[in-house]
Amino acid sequence: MILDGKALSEKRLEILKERIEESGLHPHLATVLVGQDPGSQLYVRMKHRACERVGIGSVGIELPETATTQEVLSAVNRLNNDSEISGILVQLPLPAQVDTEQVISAVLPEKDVDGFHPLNIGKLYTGHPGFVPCTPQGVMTILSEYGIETAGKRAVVMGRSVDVGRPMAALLLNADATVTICHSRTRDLATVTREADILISAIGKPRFVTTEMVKEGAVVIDVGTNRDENGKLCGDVDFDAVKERASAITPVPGGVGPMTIATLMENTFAAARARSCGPVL
Ligand SMILES: Nc1nc(=O)c2c([nH]1)NC[C@@H]1CN(c3ccc(C(=O)N[C@@H](CCC(=O)O)C(=O)O)cc3)C=[N+]21
Repeated sequence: MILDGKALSEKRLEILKERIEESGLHPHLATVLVGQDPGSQLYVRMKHRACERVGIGSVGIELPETATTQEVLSAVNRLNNDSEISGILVQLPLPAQVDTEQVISAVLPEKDVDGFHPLNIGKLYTGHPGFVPCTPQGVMTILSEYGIETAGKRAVVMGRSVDVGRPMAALLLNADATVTICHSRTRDLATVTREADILISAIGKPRFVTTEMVKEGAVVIDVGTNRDENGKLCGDVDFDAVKERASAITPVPGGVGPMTIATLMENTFAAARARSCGPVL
């Protein structure tokens, strides 16, 4: 079975659009983009387009490649203090001279729709409600919408990044899976990954995950967004081969990526609701 993240994201955006309309609220998302990286510009444009679709207002702050930490911080502070703004997303990566940790920590936790603020990370790890990073939350939505059980299952997460691998493992643990995290120093990787009922790859290496690394009938979720030798978008998983062995698999494009953006929209609406009527998460 192909897990169609694109179709699922369309469905959820439609539902969200109606719920926003009914709410009478006017959620707004602010994005902060530093520099001119074409990839980052594209992602930010996609986020603004999604806002438009569902009836979320959007504001795009752009700062030059040479911006200092102080300049980024003052942009974030202005957005924190702007009562029109429900959610703030600082597009990552930031240029090297900017202190990313300091910038992320400056975003008000209740506007942190990316779920990257240390308070929200702490809440996720302790199993308390808060904003959850959009990509791993999007993966959980795919699993639940397709009726894929996690309780008692062996889940193996490949990759330990702060924005995907680590929160992915925390969410699976909160959903009662038995979770293993693998990384570049893991020994005998294939032996570990072959244990997985649910295998999640978030490593950023084109077609790294081959059939020998996958148990027959496993659910395979590909979070990779890589460019191959021909500049074509591809995942971490050798899709054509692995799809024959997996019971379910996400494609790239059209899998996890669109769900990331749909989740960002859902988080922004949740932020607006929380502001208007107390905590809703
Ligand atoms: N603060 C912050 N928050 C993020 O959520 C964030 C970020 N920074 N930096 C970059 C990564 C990457 N990311 C993606 C979003 C959508 C697709 C997506 O929709 N991909 C489409 C294809 C898009 C294309 O054609 O390139 C797909 O997989 O079908 C992919 C990747 C969010 N990120």
